[in-house]
Amino acid sequence: MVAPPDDDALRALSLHHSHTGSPALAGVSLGVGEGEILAVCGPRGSGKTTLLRCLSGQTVPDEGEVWFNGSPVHTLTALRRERLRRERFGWIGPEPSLVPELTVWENAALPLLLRGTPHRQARAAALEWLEHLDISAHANRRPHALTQPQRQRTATARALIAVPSVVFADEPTATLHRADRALVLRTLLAAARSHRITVVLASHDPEVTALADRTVTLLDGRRTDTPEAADAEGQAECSLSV
Ligand SMILES: Nc1ncnc2c1ncn2[C@@H]1O[C@H](COP(=O)(O)OP(=O)(O)OP(=O)(O)O)[C@@H](O)[C@H]1O
Repeated sequence: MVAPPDDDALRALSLHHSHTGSPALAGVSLGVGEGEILAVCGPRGSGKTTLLRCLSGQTVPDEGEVWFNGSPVHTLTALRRERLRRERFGWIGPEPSLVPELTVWENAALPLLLRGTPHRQARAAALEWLEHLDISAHANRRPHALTQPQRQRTATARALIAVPSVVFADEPTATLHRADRALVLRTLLAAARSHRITVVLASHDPEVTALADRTVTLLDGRRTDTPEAADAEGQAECSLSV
């Protein structure tokens, strides 16, 4: 197997994937540069989540290749893919999935605690991110005592705390109102810019995708933009899809 001839942080080559016979991706190729903020837009069911899951190693595509920093992801064992996700990637989904038994700060600090960072240091880092997300006052509560937007802010802190190489954000603001949406996006994008974190941001909201450096558009599991016209066409089709 020969690595793709470029230095993209992430590269997908001709991804095909079906869910129990229903096609979700039908030949998607793309590259994401290091530190780039790439929006993936498209209407519901167009394959955005499946694409992010394939890129992040959560799903192995039926066909095609995924490369991260010049190394193949699609050929790794499940254990190695899980390790890659834990050590190099962050994930924010549309619904926050926090560990109910842990406090807010422990949830936020989980990536550091799992890699053996001393408790006190992990707590200090968590409090700093929770402060950015205006939720540090709730640090010692458990998730059930928070509102849904507060839980999503906690999940955002957890995705960023270990300064991953790539953050995958799948409709991260879909369930949030304007103020929470702005806070989550501002924190995510400011962290990405200042730490050179690559971001792959799936959304069908043109206000969200407009914040990215570049947009690719999916429809029925295929890219409908051309690489040359990705920015212009992507935005136009995003606007039509909402
Ligand atoms: N677990 C699954 N089982 C069966 N079909 C699935 C599953 N996940 C996705 N699909 C189907 O695959 C296609 C692509 O879904 P996907 O969730 O990737 O799209 P999406 O653009 O992220 O949509 P949404 O914005 O609604 O999440 C859709 O037709 C969807 O119904």
